[in-house]
Amino acid sequence: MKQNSEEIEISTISGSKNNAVQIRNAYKRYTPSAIVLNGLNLTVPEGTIYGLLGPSGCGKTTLLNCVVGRIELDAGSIQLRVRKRSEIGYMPQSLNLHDQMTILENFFFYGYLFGMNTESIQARAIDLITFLDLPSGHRFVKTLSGGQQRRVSIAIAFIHDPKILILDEPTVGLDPVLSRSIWDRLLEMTKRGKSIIITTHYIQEARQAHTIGLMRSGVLLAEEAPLSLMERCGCADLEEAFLMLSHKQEQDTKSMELAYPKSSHPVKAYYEDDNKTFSRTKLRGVMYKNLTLLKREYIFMVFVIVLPVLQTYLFNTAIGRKPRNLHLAVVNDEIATANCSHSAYQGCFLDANQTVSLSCLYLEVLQNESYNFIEYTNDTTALHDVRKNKVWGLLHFTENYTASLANRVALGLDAFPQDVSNSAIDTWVDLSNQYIGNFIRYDMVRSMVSFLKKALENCNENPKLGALPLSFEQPIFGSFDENFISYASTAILCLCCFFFPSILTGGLVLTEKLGGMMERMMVAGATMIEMMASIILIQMVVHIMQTALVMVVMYIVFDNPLEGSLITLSLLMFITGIAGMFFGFMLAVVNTDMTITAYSGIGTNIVLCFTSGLVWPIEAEHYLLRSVCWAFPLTWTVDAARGICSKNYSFLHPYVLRGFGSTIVWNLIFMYVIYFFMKYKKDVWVIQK
Ligand SMILES: Nc1ncnc2c1ncn2[C@@H]1O[C@H](COP(=O)(O)OP(=O)(O)OP(=O)(O)O)[C@@H](O)[C@H]1O
Repeated sequence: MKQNSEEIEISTISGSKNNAVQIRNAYKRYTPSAIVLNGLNLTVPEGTIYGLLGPSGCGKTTLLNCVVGRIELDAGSIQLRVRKRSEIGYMPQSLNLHDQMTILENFFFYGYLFGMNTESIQARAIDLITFLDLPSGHRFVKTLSGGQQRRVSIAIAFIHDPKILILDEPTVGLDPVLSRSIWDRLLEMTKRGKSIIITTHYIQEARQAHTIGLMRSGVLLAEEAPLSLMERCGCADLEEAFLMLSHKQEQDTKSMELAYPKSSHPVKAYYEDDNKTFSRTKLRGVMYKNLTLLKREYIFMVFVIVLPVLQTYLFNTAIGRKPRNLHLAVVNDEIATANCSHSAYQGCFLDANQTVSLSCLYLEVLQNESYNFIEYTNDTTALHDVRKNKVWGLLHFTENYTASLANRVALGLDAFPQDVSNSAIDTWVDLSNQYIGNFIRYDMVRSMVSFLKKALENCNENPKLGALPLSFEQPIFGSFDENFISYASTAILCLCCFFFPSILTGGLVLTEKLGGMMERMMVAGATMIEMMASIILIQMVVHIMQTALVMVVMYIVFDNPLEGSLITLSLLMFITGIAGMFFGFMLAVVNTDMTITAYSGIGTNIVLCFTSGLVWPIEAEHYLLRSVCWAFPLTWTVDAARGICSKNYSFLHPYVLRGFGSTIVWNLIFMYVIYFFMKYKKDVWVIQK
């Protein structure tokens, strides 16, 4: 048997007259050596039951998947006498049910997808529950036995009374009475012109079919009525006939040349409504399902709302504050620190015969910055304790500290070098912790300036003489009290707005993809646009709630700076959230593994955290990173948000426009990747067995 590319035929919708399904020269393989369909021909006359039989792994499910358009043929043609997906009823081998929903909710969901109204779904549900002997429609699918779940799956295929029914092993695990009644119902349906393809491992059961297709090694060994087949083979039952034909096929194939078409054009079963990207009825179905699931997952929803609030609260309480009650060692050769009282530094240190100990004044000023002093008698033991992490640093005052300082101030340029050296407080600070070390050094310098001012005031001298010859006027933006939280708060807000929608969307979509529900919905006719629209609509509500709460904590509870327009900021955060949703959706499309998706989602957000100026300013990044990090999703968004919050930039400020522009571009990039994968990656929603 030879097949070349000229013989390949694209499927059409108009099957031959009186044939419901007609498959010609079907070829399919998953790997070059594993050919599953090898030039198979199959014909299902209208108004009949077609029993597809064959050993496990012979390709029955693959063939049915090609018919319903789940996967593509490498070559051949599939002709169906239906135009729309809603005219097909499909029960997959793996049940692919929403088990967090009740039986009725599953019926409503698929009913809406097939364009039915509530009343007809209700009427059909009552009929199917009775016929399939199902428990109450209010039972959750997850609480049903395996056999009951299979019956729910059959009911979904029946719900819209389709023209063609495709049932992949519907009677596995069912008792004989129920199997019998299902076959009776199928036979009754054929009288109303319905056509049915059914696969089963129970060969005797298939005797009731009008036509039997015996499948083996990618082709049909026979396709005829059961009785005629047995008669032709001279066998008493179908099993014997199958064995006989298999044996004959083995002998024939030895002399047959295996010729798989060299250039293959993928062929997909065509349904007219595949070209229609959006339908309000189907959107209603998908919305119904998503809302039902969200309602059900209320603990998860509480978590979704509480987590960002908690995160923002913890951020504001844990980060950016000044360390307090740090221990410092003091070696004071001028006066025992225990004797330092207010009177020890009263009076003017420049007066002759003064008895002032200015070391006490300095220690008091520094103590106001919240330090605890531990007195030591010598530097050696104090430094030993610095090394042992008992104290963060050491201050050493010389014996005649005040007198030397007085000489240094009074004599100025003529001061003796010894006075210059004795008037300096020697300090050793543990700088291994950069944040704490810098706080200590900053406080020491700041306290020195205040201390000198006070000391000069006590002498009725101009206190400005003690200040640095540098004057900081009122800041243009921000305030002298600005701290790290004010700086990082906008970045945290942007990250929350991107991260939570991405995790939530990715998780929801991937769960449905891995459970096979996504595939079943697609086969039922739901399009990607409808599914994305539904998720985005629902997520938007969640996102708005999350962002509003985070903003309340950030700007009302903790009073972080928000100088600019709340509306502009909210709008920016809104599109950042949409970008997060598309990012999550993209991860779910690209990946087939929950762990990898979680890692890539969390990993990306950690990278964004480092590169968006949250932890450290972008201006300080390595020049190579700085030259590319502007292109990362949140860099310009954070910049714009910071401009709005701390500098009162308006919407039309170039920085803000740039932030909006970059966020919109990232939305488009994520959308394009989703589109690209769905268009060019085969079977994006099919989970490989
Ligand atoms: N996604 C896939 N990737 C690789 N091989 C696959 C894939 N799906 C199926 N196969 C292989 O294709 C062959 C046909 O599988 P298929 O599920 O169509 O058989 P089947 O006749 O329906 O089997 P069963 O009666 O056990 O359900 C098997 O060898 C199977 O391992």
